[in-house]
Amino acid sequence: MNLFFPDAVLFDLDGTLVDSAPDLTTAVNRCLADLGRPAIDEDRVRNWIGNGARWLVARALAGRRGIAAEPPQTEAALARFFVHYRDCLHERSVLYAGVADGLARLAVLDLPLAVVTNKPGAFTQPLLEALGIAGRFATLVSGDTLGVKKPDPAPLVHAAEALRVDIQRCLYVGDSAADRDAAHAAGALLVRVPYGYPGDDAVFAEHPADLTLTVPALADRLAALSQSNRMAP
Ligand SMILES: O=C(O)COP(=O)(O)O
Ligand SMILES: [Mg+2]
Repeated sequence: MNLFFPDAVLFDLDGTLVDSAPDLTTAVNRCLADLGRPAIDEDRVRNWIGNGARWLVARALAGRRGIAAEPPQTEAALARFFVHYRDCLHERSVLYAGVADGLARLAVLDLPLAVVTNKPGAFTQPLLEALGIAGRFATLVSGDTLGVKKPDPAPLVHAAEALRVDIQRCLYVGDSAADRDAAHAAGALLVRVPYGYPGDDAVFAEHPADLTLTVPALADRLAALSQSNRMAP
């Protein structure tokens, strides 16, 4: 798939900009401990991130990713999860390698940037601030900003409207099938990062992403495109 110089770049958060799995695991395990349940390994929790806090908690209660219906204790567990995640939000979460540098180089290209995440809004801005990148984004759309979240395309369309750009002229950088489905339903191009959370690896093995690039590699590619656009007659 050919990369074009976009009007804006939108980013997923967990698994794309930030490796938040260590702190999400702490919060999940404190929540399970409150319910008298045994702790779960971080490697398993990594597979369950990407569809928002409610799905993460429901999967933790069920002990698996694929669930037909929410376990009965989900509502109460979610309230405990929120309390605990607020306490440990940025204890061990880190930016993926090259993200700060890649965002800085995209900003030099005058590209408006936004975050579109399924993470609840109470956590999005504080986490980005703690990691020193909140100022890079003109707009943040979280899992509870609208009545729907990814894979619904509405959060991506909402971000593009806030930036006053056409979503079909945007790139969406993400790590999950929800990101890919939301991007494609909205008419945006999906750039998948080559790391991220492994829950949808099998889906991408069958239907590869449009492009796979790290954030700094994307910045390099867009800088080169901007240069050649300037040189074009
Ligand atoms: O499941 C989550 O809360 C994380 O969501 P994100 O990958 O859309 O940032
Ligand atoms: Mg993600």
